[in-house]
Amino acid sequence: MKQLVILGSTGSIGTQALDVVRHKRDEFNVVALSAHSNINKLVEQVKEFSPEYVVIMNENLVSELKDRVSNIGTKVLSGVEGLEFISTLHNVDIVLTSVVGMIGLRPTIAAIREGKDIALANKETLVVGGSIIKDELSKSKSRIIPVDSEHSALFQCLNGESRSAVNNLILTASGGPFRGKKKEDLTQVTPEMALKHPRWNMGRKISIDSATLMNKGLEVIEAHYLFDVDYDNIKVVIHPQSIIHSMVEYKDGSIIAQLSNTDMRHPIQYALEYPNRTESLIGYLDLIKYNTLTFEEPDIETFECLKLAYEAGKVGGTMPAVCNIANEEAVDLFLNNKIKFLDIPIIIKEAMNNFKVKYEFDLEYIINLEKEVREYIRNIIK
Ligand SMILES: NC(=O)C1=CN([C@@H]2O[C@H](COP(=O)(O)OP(=O)(O)OC[C@H]3O[C@@H](n4cnc5c(N)ncnc54)[C@H](OP(=O)(O)O)[C@@H]3O)[C@@H](O)[C@H]2O)C=CC1
Ligand SMILES: CC(=O)[C@@H](O)[C@H](O)COP(=O)(O)O
Ligand SMILES: [Mn+2]
Repeated sequence: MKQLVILGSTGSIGTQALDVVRHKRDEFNVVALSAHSNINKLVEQVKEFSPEYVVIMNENLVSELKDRVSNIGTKVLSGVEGLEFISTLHNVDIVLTSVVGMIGLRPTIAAIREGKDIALANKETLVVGGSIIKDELSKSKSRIIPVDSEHSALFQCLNGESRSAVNNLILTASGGPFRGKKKEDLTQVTPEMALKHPRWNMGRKISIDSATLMNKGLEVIEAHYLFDVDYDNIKVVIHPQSIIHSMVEYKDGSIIAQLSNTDMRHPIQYALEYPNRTESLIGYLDLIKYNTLTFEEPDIETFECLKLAYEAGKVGGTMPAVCNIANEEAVDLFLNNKIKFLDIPIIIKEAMNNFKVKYEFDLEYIINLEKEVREYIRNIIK
């Protein structure tokens, strides 16, 4: 039985992961869960899965949560220290990182230092701290098994193959809700419009990232750190059906693709069960139904965020972190109606131009950088 911790159990990935566990009770035991503020959902999960610990980030909710779970015996913690504590418990085998944003960085590093396997959904963590995480991994027995659908696909397509035989990684992108639009069509976009993803039902932040194509940009950087492939050999292709989750093109001209229904429970199950494969929760793909799979070039002039992420990745050092932090702040501002949709790449570009790149840095440096970049952006939009 694998002993499992879920960071961000009340979100889109977290709840789907618990659905996998619900159907695979003989494979997993839930040791700890965490949420930011969704106390009702968390209490429901505690009642169903009886974890030893829960973490609630919002400190104002700690005493209410304690009252509500005291009869079950679950202990309540708070803060990022709480996330680090549950990620390093001695009896834990695997930590699913499904919080949103770079808050995942510290618990992920703590878990790697204790030799835990990481099922990684939280891509921002790898984008801001890719080199730190790789360094920690080199000193640990931990493995990262990707949950992000594209990276799960790449991981599966690379299985057993020699890395030197790879020509290109090809990430597929749905194109988001504004595929085919030009900048002049996007001046009046509201958060509600941008949140309507055509294929996936996801959290708010990643849905906006998909609409700007920053999600794909973050995924390019994520792929670079996960698979050690140069940016020139990581391509993006728009595939509106979201059935092929990504592909690897080999030097001999073969392309190996991973296909499955558009349901995150597949890559979640794959990561949690790895290296085993058991019966699907999501049904088998009906190839006749999806008899037309199409591909297009991404429009990086309209969806500039993808271009900016490639630039940040190629510059390296702290630039991917600046790009990600600026994006997190800009998406927050957009969701709160403080800036327009088309301001998102402008703000990111400003931040990338303003912050000097550093090539030697540690975790503390990244944590301070977050404060500085967020403050810089709040000042420019005043
Ligand atoms: N959803 C998807 O299909 C996919 C998501 N991902 C990645 O997975 C991660 C999670 O995405 P998703 O599940 O959609 O996001 P959601 O917004 O649905 O869920 C986020 C989770 O993190 C918690 N949380 C939010 N803010 C904080 C914080 N500051 N500190 C600690 N916990 C916090 C939330 O708690 P609460 O509910 O209380 O707010 C919730 O449990 C993201 O990095 C995303 O890019 C990757 C591929 C696909
Ligand atoms: C499900 C998943 O992995 C998301 O990251 C998804 O890929 C988002 O869709 P886009 O391809 O539109 O970014
Ligand atoms: Mn993805």
